[in-house]
Amino acid sequence: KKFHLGMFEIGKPLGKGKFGRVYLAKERSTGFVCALKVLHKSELQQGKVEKQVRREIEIHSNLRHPNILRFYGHFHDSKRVFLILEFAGKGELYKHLRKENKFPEWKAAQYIAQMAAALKYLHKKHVMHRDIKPENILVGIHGEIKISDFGWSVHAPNNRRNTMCGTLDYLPPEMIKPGSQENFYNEKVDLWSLGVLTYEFLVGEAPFEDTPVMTQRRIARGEMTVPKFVSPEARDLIERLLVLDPEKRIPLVEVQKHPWIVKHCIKGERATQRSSASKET
Ligand SMILES: COc1cccc(-c2nc(Nc3cc(C)[nH]n3)cc3ccccc23)c1
Repeated sequence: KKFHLGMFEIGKPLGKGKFGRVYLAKERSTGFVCALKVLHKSELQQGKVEKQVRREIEIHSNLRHPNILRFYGHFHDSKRVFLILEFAGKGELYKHLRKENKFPEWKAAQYIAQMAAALKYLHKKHVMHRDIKPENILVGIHGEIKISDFGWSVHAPNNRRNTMCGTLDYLPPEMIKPGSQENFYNEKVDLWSLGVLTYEFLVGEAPFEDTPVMTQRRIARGEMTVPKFVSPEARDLIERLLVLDPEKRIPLVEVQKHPWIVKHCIKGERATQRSSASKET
């Protein structure tokens, strides 16, 4: 299907990302509402990120999962590249997190369960996201979360260094530690970031947050303390994800069965238990 700008009625600007602006848009013939991300080719050239955008398009256009923002297509004109994306009605997760300071355990557990499902889907396709953080997660109209930025995703394993920019908080030790291993990492990097995300949802700040130098050192040594107000089950999951050795991190299928997740997330099962109970009475 060929898309072009004339097909869309451009609505209000939703906000500005690092390399582009996002607008609410409606496809004229169907009335379908979506989000249009506009990237300026000149900015992409200056930022030396054209290759990254091409890879983001290639990877994101093949993904279909309820907790991954849908990518419907793209087109470009002489000056701009347009990405046609799913519209998530409740906007950026990190804005909600900053407003609420931290999430109650039931909400954090439901979000982490959704993230684990999305990451399991990505890893099955040998895609590692590598940039899991609240800023890259959007919230749908029913409160479901959607991973929204694939700018740093690649096919695993990756044995090339990438100059990272932005916060170091979410980087796993194997991506920042000097020495032979630094070039070989795999999708288990997303397990570490899931641990950082769990901690930040429950505590309101990242576990290794500090000055850049200290953050790197604390990550490399796995130095973090979980505050006492965090439940023992949540602490257990965080400690099983924030493990220096990538091979020893709890796998996603175990995350989904973890007591902290089961306790807050299998409402479906309890509901079916209730409904079957009512049938008995
Ligand atoms: C920097 O603030 C930004 C930047 C980009 C988008 C938003 C934003 N986005 C969406 N939904 C989206 C965005 C995409 C790509 N799909 N669905 C909804 C919002 C609602 C209120 C405020 C802001 C919103 C903010």
